[in-house]
Amino acid sequence: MQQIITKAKSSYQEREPFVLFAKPNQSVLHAYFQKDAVLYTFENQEGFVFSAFNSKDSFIIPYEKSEAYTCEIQPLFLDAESTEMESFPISESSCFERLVEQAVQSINQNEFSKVVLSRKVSYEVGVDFISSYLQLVSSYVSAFRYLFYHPKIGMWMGASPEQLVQINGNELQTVALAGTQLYQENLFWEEKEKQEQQFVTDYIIGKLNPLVEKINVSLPFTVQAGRLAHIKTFIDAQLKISQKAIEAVKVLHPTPAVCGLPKEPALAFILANEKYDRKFYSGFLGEWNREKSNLFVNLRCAEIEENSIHFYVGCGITKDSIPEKEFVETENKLGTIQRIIKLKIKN
Ligand SMILES: C=C(O[C@@H]1C=C(C(=O)O)C=C[C@H]1O)C(=O)O
Repeated sequence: MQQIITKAKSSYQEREPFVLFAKPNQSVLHAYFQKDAVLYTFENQEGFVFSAFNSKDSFIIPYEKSEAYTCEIQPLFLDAESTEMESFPISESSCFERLVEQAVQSINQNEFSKVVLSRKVSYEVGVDFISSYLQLVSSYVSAFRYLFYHPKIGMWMGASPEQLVQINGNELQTVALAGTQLYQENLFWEEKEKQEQQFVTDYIIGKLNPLVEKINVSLPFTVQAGRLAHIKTFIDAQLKISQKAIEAVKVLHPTPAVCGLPKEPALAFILANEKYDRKFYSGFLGEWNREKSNLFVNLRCAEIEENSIHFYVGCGITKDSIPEKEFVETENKLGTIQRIIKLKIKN
């Protein structure tokens, strides 16, 4: 593990691309160190994909241009350099709440039935990315935990609770995830949350139907993601022989779990009103192979710069949304990623 960490630090200093990741519920750390600094566009070649929300910016660290390493994750392995923790101040709510109100008005005028609105929350601090990532890896074992760096993209880190798609030969598996509350025993889901999650399930089934032979859908159930709980449904299908796996990715992204329904007016609302570029937040990332691929939605993530950090969090808005409650939901999601951040020691 020390070797991978040392190599990640030197790659960052040398401005060379790399990715570290651990799959959900696995204790193996994977690393790819790209041998050049080219920004490769994703064109179905094998590698680690990193794709923006906007679908146009889709990049890859190709396996054939990289050195691969794996190691067992040592429990609570923390970097030797000590770090300082700070709690992040609560951010301003009125702007986001106004945006939610505006979205509810558009829903009431039948422009769309759901839109996922997000916030970008920035702080001027120097982040110790290695210690933060190690903390993230040991804190959120059930998530897809990654640290990505490319000199032409920047550094991103996250713990995603949401699979975009897993493809094994022609077997395809995806999930519909939505609804959020703080995790507790015997929790209860309101109609609004159940309906929101059902929207996502129905949309995914509709999109996949033309590409697959048969489709199996589980009953919705509660899953835990850090301190949060969501509603999840498993969707399994068999790709038709003639269908390429990449086509399934194209129809699935962005799902209504990160964009809205119907997709086009919801997307137009996001682009016109969020007032910042989501970049890679709510895009997708992960391993892409000819036979076996495993992609996740880039949620609970942060963009790390030399002396600042930007957190990105969102939530689904429907006709029954209450702006103050939606703001609290984004604060809870923010906590997931803020909690593991460690700062650089000031000299
Ligand atoms: C958009 C995010 O999360 C998504 C939205 C959810 C919701 O609206 O309840 C729940 C899980 C995710 O599908 C995020 O974490 O930023």
